[in-house]
Amino acid sequence: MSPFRLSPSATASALTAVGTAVATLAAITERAHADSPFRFPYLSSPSAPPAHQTATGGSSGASDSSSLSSSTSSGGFDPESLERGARALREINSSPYAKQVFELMRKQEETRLAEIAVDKAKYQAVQTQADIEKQQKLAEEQQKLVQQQAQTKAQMARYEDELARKRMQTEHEAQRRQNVELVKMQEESSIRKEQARRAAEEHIQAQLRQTEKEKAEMERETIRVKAMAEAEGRAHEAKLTEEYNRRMLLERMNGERDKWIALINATFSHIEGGLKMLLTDQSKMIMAVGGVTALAAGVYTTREGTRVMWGYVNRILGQPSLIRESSMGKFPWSGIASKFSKKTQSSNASTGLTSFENRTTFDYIILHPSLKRRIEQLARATENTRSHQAPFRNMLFYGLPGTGKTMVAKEMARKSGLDYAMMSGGDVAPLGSQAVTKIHEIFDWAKKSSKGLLLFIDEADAFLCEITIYVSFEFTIYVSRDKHSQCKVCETFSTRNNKNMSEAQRSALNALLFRTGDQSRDTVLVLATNRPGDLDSAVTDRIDEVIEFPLPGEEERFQLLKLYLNKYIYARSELDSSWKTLFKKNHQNVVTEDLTDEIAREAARKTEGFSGREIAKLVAGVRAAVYGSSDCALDSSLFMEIVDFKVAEHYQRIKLSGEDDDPIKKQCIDLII
Ligand SMILES: Nc1ncnc2c1ncn2[C@@H]1O[C@H](COP(=O)(O)OP(=O)(O)OP(=O)(O)O)[C@@H](O)[C@H]1O
Repeated sequence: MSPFRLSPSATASALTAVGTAVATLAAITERAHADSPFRFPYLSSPSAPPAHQTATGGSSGASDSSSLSSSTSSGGFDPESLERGARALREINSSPYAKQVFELMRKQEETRLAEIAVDKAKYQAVQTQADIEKQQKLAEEQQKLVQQQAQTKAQMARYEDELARKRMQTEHEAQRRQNVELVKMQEESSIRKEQARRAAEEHIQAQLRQTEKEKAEMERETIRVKAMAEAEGRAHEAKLTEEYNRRMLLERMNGERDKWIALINATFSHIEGGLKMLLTDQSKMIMAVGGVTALAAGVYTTREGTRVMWGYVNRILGQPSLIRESSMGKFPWSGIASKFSKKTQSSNASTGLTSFENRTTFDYIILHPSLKRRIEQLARATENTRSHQAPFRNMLFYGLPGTGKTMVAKEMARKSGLDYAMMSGGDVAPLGSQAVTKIHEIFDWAKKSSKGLLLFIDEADAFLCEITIYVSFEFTIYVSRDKHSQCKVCETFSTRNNKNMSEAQRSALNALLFRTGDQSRDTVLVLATNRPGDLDSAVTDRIDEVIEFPLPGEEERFQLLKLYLNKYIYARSELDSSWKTLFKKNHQNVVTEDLTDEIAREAARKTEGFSGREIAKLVAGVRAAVYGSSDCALDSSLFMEIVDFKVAEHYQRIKLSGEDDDPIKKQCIDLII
């Protein structure tokens, strides 16, 4: 047993007291060090008793401490504890183990301090460790940062590099584009230059072409003017010749009359002298009887001769003014003369135009074979009708202008051995009230023909039509400021029964109807018209044969070209197979070696839609061109040039006169309506 041994109860109470004191001290210390960062774990919590206390008296200690804590908490300061502490101290003081207790307490305190130091060291170590870790973390973070910075730098460098590369690429691209642009601009500029050069060239060429065209136009115009002048000259010459012939005839007739008067005077003076002599001399009386007999015979002969001559003169001078052309004015000996001249000319190798026109066959009228056959048949029928004294048949020829209606009528008259007379329907209207008389005059005059007369009325629709009043309007439509085109519109109104119809014209028509009412034995009526539909129904009722004259086909055009080339260029009457001949004019030889049938066929192809008259005019134009050329030569190129020109002229004419498709004309008609 130890001397410091206390009774268990005393020890426990001492310990409790010590504990209480310690707790009090701890509370004070805690209060004193409230703001100190350094706290001991057991001081911070009064509910945590020291280890030894827990070991020695668990439940009582706990109850004491709870009572202590409850007393402390109620008043803030527990005097009981202090009292207990003071009692415990007193017990300790009074205890022989007080020293040991204090020693123990001191040692406990030292232990506690050592523990605190250890805790502190531990805490410092932990702190240091934490610092180290923090430093390590910092270092790591710094390293990471450095790495990141390095990475960022590298990235930046890469990015810059990339940027630089891209910039370079962009610059390069821009440069390339600029170069391309430059090249393009240069190309464009060179193209523009080339285009400008070409345009200038084309302009020059166009100007040249225009000049050539104008030159050709001028040449053509010259040819046309020349041809027209020639035609006018010829017409004037023909008129003068006709005038001269008429004058000569009158003079000759006056001479004849004077001669006969002088003859009669001389005869009577002779008779007078003779009678005187007869009264004195018987032998002379006998001679006188013979003379009188001879005189009677002479007078009779003279009278008859004069009558015959007067008959012819009367026929010439008595030709109705409406008749434009007639075969009845010719003396009987003119036929003999023409027959004689024909004979002499046919013996001549180079027969001319005269013999050509005197032919009495249809050879120089080019028609479709079937039409030609029909016309020949009709001519034969007319001839036989005349020889059999049967009534004649009236005819109507219709077709476009220049298709040969007049030619055929004349030729039919010749072929059938009739006289022919030609009048135009257009001449009737201006005669006014005289028209009726003139119509009757014609039919009376026709009766004088011993052979029978073929009366050809050209443009019959002009006075034998149902529609007779022509109203003409003339407009000038200004299409633009400087250009204008004129349009003539002819509209027809009224019928024969219309009160607006000219009285004179109706009478003329009725006169003709009256004279042609019966079938005639001395007059063949041949009407020609471009508009058969316009004829009065009473007129068409008097027609026995209706013949249409169409435009010539290609073969006919070829034949027409050959015919007129022979007539106008070669001046030959026969249709030769060979065209290659020499044409003499002004003592110059004109060679036309290359003017072959193929060329003529080509021209025939091109002249589609041409009438016979147009083809005749075309060849007349070729002749004028030959006359106009310096060497008087006709070659295929000149021939085709004239053909082309005439074809263009033809279409231009159609365009100008086209009624249906002429908008200006249509506009005019609309305006009128
Ligand atoms: N079939 C043809 N054969 C030969 N020549 C023709 C023919 N048709 C027309 N011609 C030529 O055209 C000219 C005019 O012909 P013609 O006077 O006979 O025609 P048309 O039909 O009576 O015309 P229009 O109706 O204008 O009076 C003739 O002189 C002739 O040169």
